[in-house]
Amino acid sequence: MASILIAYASMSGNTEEIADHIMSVFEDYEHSVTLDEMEELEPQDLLNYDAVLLGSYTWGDGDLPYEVEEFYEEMEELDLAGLPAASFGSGDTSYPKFCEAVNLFENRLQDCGARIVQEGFKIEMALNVKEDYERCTAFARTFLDNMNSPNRIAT
Ligand SMILES: Cc1cc2nc3c(=O)[nH]c(=O)nc-3n(C[C@H](O)[C@H](O)[C@H](O)COP(=O)(O)O)c2cc1C
Repeated sequence: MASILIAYASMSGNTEEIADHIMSVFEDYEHSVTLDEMEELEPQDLLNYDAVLLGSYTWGDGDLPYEVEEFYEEMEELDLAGLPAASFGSGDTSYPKFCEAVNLFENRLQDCGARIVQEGFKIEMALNVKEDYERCTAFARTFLDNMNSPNRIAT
């Protein structure tokens, strides 16, 4: 059983819903999951887990939400040395930089030395139809598969 942190930012609930769904999949596999709003955490908290997922919606013109800017900046100091990690989030394809916050967190995790085990999960607005939930379930399951396979390279 792994101890996994899912930290997220969500203004209108879409990213939170993704976080909830990922958590439910992890719990089906009997992992211990901590779900928290990113703005309530310090970057150092990431060091207390066997794996981390960071989720965020995108704001402005491909920007991070204001409430997680500090967390993102302070991550620069962090050494995550091989920690299995991935990012996820909700966005809107009518904006030129769709789900850019997912890319920003993925890159920041990588810069901190985390092992990105899975390409970021991006969803148009909310989990709506069955296929959205299935994609999200597949993302969570693949994360678990890759988490314990050090040689697996993120696609
Ligand atoms: C002012 C504003 C700017 C936004 N900018 C972007 C953007 O640059 N890229 C994007 O993919 N989505 C953008 N969005 C869409 C939100 O990311 C989207 O509504 C998302 O589902 C919100 O997630 P949440 O429910 O977790 O807060 C923007 C929305 C607003 C209101």
